[in-house]
Amino acid sequence: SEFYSPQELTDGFHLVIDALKLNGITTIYGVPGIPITDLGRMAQAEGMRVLSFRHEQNAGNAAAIAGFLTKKPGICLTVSAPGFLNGLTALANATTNCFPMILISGSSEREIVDLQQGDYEEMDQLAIAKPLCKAAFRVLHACDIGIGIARAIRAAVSGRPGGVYLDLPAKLFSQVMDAEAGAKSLVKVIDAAPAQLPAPSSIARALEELKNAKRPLIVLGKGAAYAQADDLVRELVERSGIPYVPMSMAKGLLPDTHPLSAGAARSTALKDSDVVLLVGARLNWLLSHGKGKTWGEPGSKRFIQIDIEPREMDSNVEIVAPVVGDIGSCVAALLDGMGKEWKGAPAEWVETIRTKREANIAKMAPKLMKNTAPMDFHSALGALRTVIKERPDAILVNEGANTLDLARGIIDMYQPRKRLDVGTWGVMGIGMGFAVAAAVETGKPVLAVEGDSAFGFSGMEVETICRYNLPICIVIFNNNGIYRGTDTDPTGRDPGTTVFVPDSRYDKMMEAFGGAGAQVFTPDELKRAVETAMDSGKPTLINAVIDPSAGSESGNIGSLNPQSVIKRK
Ligand SMILES: Cc1ncc(Cc2csc(CCOP(=O)(O)OP(=O)(O)O)c2C)c(N)n1
Ligand SMILES: [Mg+2]
Repeated sequence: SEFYSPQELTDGFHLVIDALKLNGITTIYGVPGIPITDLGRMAQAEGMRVLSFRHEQNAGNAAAIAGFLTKKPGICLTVSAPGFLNGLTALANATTNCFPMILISGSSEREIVDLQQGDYEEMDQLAIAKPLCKAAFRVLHACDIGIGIARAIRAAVSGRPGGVYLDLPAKLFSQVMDAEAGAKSLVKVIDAAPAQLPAPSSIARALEELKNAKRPLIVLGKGAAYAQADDLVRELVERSGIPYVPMSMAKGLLPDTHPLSAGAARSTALKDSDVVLLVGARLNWLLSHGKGKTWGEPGSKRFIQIDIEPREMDSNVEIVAPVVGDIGSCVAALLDGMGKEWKGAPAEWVETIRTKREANIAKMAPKLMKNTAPMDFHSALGALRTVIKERPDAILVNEGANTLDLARGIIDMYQPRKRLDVGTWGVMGIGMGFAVAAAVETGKPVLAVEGDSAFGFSGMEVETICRYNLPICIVIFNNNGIYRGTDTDPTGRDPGTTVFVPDSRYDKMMEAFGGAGAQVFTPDELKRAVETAMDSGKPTLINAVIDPSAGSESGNIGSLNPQSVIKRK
């Protein structure tokens, strides 16, 4: 017969599936097509969850955030060339954000690619992927699949996590080999992300700095969320008594309502602190590179930095106490060194932060209470703030400009790894991929709060969400455009470059695929519609009508825009 018994022979298809399953990987996010359609079907038949998307970028973003949430590499599976290219943005974004994922793409045979003979979807994918990811490998022989998958897993999660590319040429899948030898060629990765302990001298140096600090501050980065050392991080804040600022995806490591939270007093905390302990937070653009007026007087700061990547130190400003290692090991060592008698941060400083925080919250409060139409960002977010407070285990996905920047400060988070957003690159389009993986990996309800432009980058996945019947409630802040809905074309010929069809009904898109849709005009209507959606567990899209004039250009980062000094008349 044309088939062999699995006792005698195995092949590339089965070796890839067996290698992934052997390493506890149970889910694949992808888009089918030549040469990987059957791989997906066979993986599904062998009990793996295989979720097919409408665009590879969204499958890649799902794989990336699955990695962030589980600490196991998320798997994105694509066809060659165009499918591979569509996955690259997610691979590069994962690498920039330190999310562990593996982009597995089918590819053309080397002999044809290297002779540039014009194969179907021919491209030298490995060469193209290399600069955009942490590591890239190609496998040509079935007996190397085990090692190839093992190397990809270890590269993705060890040290600083990131994106890995694994190139599998079409002919590899149908290559057969002896079944027993095949089984022996598989590798179960031992200790894929080994603990990396800090040098005791680095701990002593860091504690000396903290002990002498008059106005200490802790900054928690998304690395601290990824580490899943939640109790240690909480103990570090509470035992040291040092106020902390959580970066966006670190919110919820301690509840945002925590007495030592300085999130609502961020500018005072950054400007007036004297010693700053960075925990899994890079001094990049999100922290003004550690210099300038954000950080007060030049040279007034002494930075302690915990990071697993030694080369991160001194990237922007001098680090007086580098602590290199994984966050769990480093925080545990700091706590050991602190002992039980640590006197805590100076009371006056803690009080300064507390009063500033309370004042800022009080100033914001009235804006969140307005219950009129049309909504603006503050009044709509005031409603969602209450929903998350009442449903703390829901996962919040968030992207946009005003929709993102204002939600970050207005919606408090109460548990770790519950806020998933655009991260280090500020990339639009992560929304639906993140929402699908958050629902699939955690089983928790997902609330995706989307700018209308941001949603548009991945909006076709509402069909994917309906097809898998996922508990995702999408709220679109529909202000008719990017930043605002009011731009016009001075020549009068076209719509303005940043506006959309006015008063569009995104909710009808969800209904087109069997999901629930609603349009709301007031915060009360919005709150009730979200509660109905989250109680139902059904895919829902709520079109929240926002005043088109309410937003500001580029949200909080308009200053990054170049300005022209030439005014043509
Ligand atoms: C892949 C990519 N392409 C473009 C951009 C530039 C951008 C940043 S924010 C944004 C959308 C803002 O409009 P939205 O309606 O979502 O939000 P709102 O302010 O509430 O109206 C764009 C297009 C980015 N960051 N990434
Ligand atoms: Mg908008």
